[in-house]
Amino acid sequence: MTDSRWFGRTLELRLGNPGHGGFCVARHEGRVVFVRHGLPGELVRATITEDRGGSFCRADAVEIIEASADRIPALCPVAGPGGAGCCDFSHATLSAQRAIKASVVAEQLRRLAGLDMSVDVDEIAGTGNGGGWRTRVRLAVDDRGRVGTHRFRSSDVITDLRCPQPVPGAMDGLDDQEWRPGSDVQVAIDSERTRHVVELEPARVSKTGKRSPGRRGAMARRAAAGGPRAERVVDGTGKPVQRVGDREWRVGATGFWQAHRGAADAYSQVISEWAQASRDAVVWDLYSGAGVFAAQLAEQVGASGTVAAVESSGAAVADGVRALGDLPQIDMRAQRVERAIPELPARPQVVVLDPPRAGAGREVIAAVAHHGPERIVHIGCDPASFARDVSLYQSEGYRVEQIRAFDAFPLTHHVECIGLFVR
Ligand SMILES: C[S@@+](CC[C@H](N)C(=O)[O-])C[C@H]1O[C@@H](n2cnc3c(N)ncnc32)[C@H](O)[C@@H]1O
Repeated sequence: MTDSRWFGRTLELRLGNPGHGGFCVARHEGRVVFVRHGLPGELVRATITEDRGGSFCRADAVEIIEASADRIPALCPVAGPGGAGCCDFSHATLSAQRAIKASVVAEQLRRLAGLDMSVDVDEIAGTGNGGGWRTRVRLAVDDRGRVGTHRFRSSDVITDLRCPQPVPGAMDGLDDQEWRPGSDVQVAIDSERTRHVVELEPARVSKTGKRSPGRRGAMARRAAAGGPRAERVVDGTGKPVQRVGDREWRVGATGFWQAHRGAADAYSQVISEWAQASRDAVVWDLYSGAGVFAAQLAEQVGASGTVAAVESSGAAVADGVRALGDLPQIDMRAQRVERAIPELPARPQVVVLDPPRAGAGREVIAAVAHHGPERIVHIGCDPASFARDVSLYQSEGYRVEQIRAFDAFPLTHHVECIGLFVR
């Protein structure tokens, strides 16, 4: 019988392969243990942090008995047992982090898409030593009004802002401010250190356990469905400026922009190279944010082509419309992709999709494939949902032409994949 009372026990474990989500896999008495803060091959003592009695449990490495040659002193001062949730691998060299991510990407592609391929994880310009790349930060406020980050898999807030990920200046002075208990804080900053800091009203936990903002009636329903929460601008009169090529966007803390300061540029180059849209063609940019890829596609199709860009956030569309006013071939729609597809201009030659972490899913991919584009470029920041989407393209008759991966979230387990699919 499975012993479900391992919680709090400390075990000596030899760590095996990295798994998806920032763990190494170990085995003990017939069970799988997912261990954080170790590295493949290490012998560690690890304390069980979660045990629900199933075939696996979770643990944190608390002592390294035999260290990997890839181990370095952790960049994150609070990464480690019971520490913050964001830095999974700040104790590994950058090349080891990338090797771990490459192995996770290959494993997910094999398991979920039946593909046997290895994909290198490329550096993005501006990464430095692994810290100082993040231009957008999400923070939480505890019940005493102190700002910090969530403890791993917990709603507790660690009020230590020495996170190595943000670009310099992003966190300055935030712990001197007065915050509303339970609120969320979003920060955006640009290369000139123009900063925008917004406090979002506290989310309320309903009887069903769902978080919804502290509002009544229609406002609450809209917010519970993902609508806006009341915002207080704490810092910043102007929105940070983001540049790709010679174009610029002004995107505030609650708008969307790729988190790594070099990411929008890196992905735009891949999209330009892979899309190969003809002059006058119709193309779609789905989940378009403020239209950074739409701008690249517009250059390719020219003034008499059409770029249909679909994005559910009205604020992101407004940022895009302001930045792309000189490109009338771009039609930006504030709509959900699922609803927009039947109304988009027919016969797209190329479709670009950059969905949120959960991926595009069966319904959207089937609808895109139904329109028969010659080429599909798909971007995903979660290797498992990316691999599931790859499998859906294959079952719709597309084959994988190329896949690239980028180390867009150094120190964390996240990795961005881009695939080119052709019929
Ligand atoms: C990963 S971001 C990509 C943004 C953009 N491609 C970029 O690089 O700046 C995903 C975007 O999809 C939007 N989104 C999420 N669900 C959506 C849906 N169902 N329909 C349309 N847009 C959606 C989000 O608001 C977000 O801007």
